[in-house]
Amino acid sequence: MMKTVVIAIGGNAITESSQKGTIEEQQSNIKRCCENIADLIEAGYEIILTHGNGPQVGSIVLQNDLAKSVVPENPLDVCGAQTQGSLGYLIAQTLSNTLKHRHIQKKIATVLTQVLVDKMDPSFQKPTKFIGPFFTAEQADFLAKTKGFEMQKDSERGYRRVVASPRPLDLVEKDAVCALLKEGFLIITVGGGGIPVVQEDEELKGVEAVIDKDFASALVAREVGADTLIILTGVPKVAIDFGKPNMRELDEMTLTECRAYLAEGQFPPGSMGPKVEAAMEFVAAGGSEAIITSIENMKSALEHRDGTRIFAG
Ligand SMILES: Nc1ncnc2c1ncn2[C@@H]1O[C@H](COP(=O)(O)OP(=O)(O)O)[C@@H](O)[C@H]1O
Ligand SMILES: NC(=O)OP(=O)(O)O
Repeated sequence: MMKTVVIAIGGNAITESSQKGTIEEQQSNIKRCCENIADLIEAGYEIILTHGNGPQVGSIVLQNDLAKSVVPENPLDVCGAQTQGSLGYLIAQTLSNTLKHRHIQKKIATVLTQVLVDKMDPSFQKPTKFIGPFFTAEQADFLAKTKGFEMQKDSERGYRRVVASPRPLDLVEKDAVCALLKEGFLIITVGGGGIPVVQEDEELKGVEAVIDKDFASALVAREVGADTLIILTGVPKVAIDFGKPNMRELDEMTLTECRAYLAEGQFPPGSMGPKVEAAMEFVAAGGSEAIITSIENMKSALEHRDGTRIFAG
């Protein structure tokens, strides 16, 4: 029986923290990802793709800010929609070229996806989602004072701007997603976690936020009844005491172990925290397993030879 796998590509896997984020760099990282996805398609897996946008949406916001004396700034939901377009385009084109070279027949479509959130979500008062480039402590202090940006330390990698990140509740384009899957398309959906919208007086309305794509991907995986959720990021495995001399990488975690490590503060909010929580949500809802790993390791991780596997227990 063919297994359905939702693969979530991290924004920091598309633009690595050491890179500037040029289109060439993004294309090259996406290309590596697509070669690995092609391996999985050849091995018989049914794939659904999702992606993050933290670095990319942050760059668009900065571009807007720098040009605002000449052209009007766009709100964050529109900037997020722009990243669904640009990254969806790059992924769809690169994957299509990769599959063609390998003589694999597959129809590909990017679905612009709005995701419903609650306007009372507590994250509107307490931003946690990292966007844009990494800054030094001095630069972060300067940006906070001059621009009013809220800046926080992102693991050991530097300081970044944080914005609200409400929990995804529902996929507005769910019917389109299901119809395309039924027609045999490989779809790219909930890019950047989806465009955040709230329901107001029977109408949808965009809000200033960036949804965590790991939670949105877990929602997609549940909605389509996927077997496995793979979350691709910048590290091959989840670690305990990350970045410390006594760091220990984990091959697997049960839900009970995940809960204990989360309570110890091993997985920071805004980076590894939402990945582990999204993995837990998917498994707790009946998914057979979730895997957190890097692009290169996705096939070996599916064969339980790499990555960190999260399963019920
Ligand atoms: N306990 C941990 N184990 C592994 N990586 C961690 C841990 N805590 C923080 N990190 C950092 O979190 C990063 C993943 O978060 P992030 O880069 O924000 O995700 P994304 O790839 O979705 O953009 C890892 O690459 C690593 O640098
Ligand atoms: N939207 C989002 O979760 O982006 P990252 O994958 O870059 O964190």
